[in-house]
Amino acid sequence: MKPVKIGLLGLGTVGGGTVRVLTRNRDEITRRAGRGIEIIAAAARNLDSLGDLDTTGMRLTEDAFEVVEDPEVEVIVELIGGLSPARELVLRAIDQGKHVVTANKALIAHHGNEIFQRAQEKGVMVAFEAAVAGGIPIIKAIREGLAGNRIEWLAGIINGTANFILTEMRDKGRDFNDVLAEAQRLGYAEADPTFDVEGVDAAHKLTILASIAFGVPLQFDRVYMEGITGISREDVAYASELGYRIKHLGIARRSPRGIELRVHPTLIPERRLIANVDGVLNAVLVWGDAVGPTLYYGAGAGAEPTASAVVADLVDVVRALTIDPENRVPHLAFQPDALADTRILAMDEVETAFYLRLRVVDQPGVMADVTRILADLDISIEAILQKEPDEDTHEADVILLTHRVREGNLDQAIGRIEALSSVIAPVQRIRMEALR
Ligand SMILES: NC(=O)c1ccc[n+]([C@@H]2O[C@H](COP(=O)([O-])OP(=O)(O)OC[C@H]3O[C@@H](n4cnc5c(N)ncnc54)[C@H](O)[C@@H]3O)[C@@H](O)[C@H]2O)c1
Ligand SMILES: N[C@@H](CCO)C(=O)O
Ligand code: NA
Repeated sequence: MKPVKIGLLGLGTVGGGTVRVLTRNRDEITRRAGRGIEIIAAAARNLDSLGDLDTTGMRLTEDAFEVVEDPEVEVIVELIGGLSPARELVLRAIDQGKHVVTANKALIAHHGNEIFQRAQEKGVMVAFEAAVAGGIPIIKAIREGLAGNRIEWLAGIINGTANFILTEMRDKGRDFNDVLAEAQRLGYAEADPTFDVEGVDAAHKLTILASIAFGVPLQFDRVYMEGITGISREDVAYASELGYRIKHLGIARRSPRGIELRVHPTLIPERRLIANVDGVLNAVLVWGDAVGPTLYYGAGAGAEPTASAVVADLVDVVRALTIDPENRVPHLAFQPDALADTRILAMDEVETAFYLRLRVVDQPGVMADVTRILADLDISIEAILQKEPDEDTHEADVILLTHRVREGNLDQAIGRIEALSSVIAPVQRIRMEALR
């Protein structure tokens, strides 16, 4: 049979990786897919800086719409990133009956509901395995492998750049900005790296994971988002002293009250497997009622790991070309007319334990005041770590670990603690999860 003809948008980190993997593994990929996969056209803004990338056999252009409009192209692979023109390109491709593979989590998180509806109407596939946790086949695992389960919660290290920074800060005491610059050089970071360090990228991915896990529409604007910029080396060290690691996690959990959607730094017990996932690696822990806990681990970013997922999607698309569109795996795992309108909880309704770091002037009565405020709001203390005061300033750090508390109550307690004259800086708070 004739090879399937691909149009590739973007020849950067992931686009370049995709070209290399498709070329190097051509024979095995063809044996798996049943047909060859051939890139016949590609677009990039920087055609004269493609380095040693072998683009033999591809019509090259700087106009991505030209590739989408190319009548010979059957499948579009979108690897340019961002919302526009990616949205317009993808919708245009769908309108022409072309299947789409994308690594663009921002696009799916923001416009996925619209894109999948249009794809459904046109009977085409939009595959997005590379959008979440790079090379880890997490979309496939949840959507297909766990289809028998009621998924109760999932928690993942889903931003490689943030995990790389936290790991280097802990192991080598390195400076935040130095490590971020290295992550950018290595091709891990987003075009706008604030997306990595402020939690936006993780929130995009969590939006997608929650939809396919719980069968709800994509709701990026309901995700609570906090990045790693507020985490100091002291916090990382104190957490270690207490037997915890700080990881930037995306957490989606359902309870009878609704669904929690949140990304933030989290203290987790250091003996958990996921606490030991370091560097640019990602891991996602998924808890299904039948299977129990399952853990998926691997490279979350980088050229070839991400290309691994892009090519797997291409193989899926090629294999499914002959399947009646009604019988293909649904984009969001659940049938499109069977998505639920489950409530997403506001953050002050969410319950977690907390790590609190207080900067205090060492004088009698401070701890009594703090513990009274916590007790008044029904917040019980699990552990206290009091550091030696500085000899000159008499200032000291006090670390408190609380039991689980409703976030709204904790906010009130922090307000009152910060009003004490002996507490001389804003209280640092980091949520804690047992992940059991
Ligand atoms: N880098 C990773 O590790 C990684 C991992 C998973 C997902 N992703 C996602 O993959 C996508 C691509 O990321 P990347 O790291 O390869 O980016 P990149 O910046 O390395 O490459 C982007 C490519 O798209 C081209 N491009 C941009 N705008 C264009 C336009 N309007 N018309 C034509 N070409 C255009 C650029 O010239 C470049 O070739 C993004 O959505 C990103 O979030 C990246
Ligand atoms: N910037 C992303 C790329 C993978 O999606 C990360 O660091 O995880
Ligand atoms: Na993936």
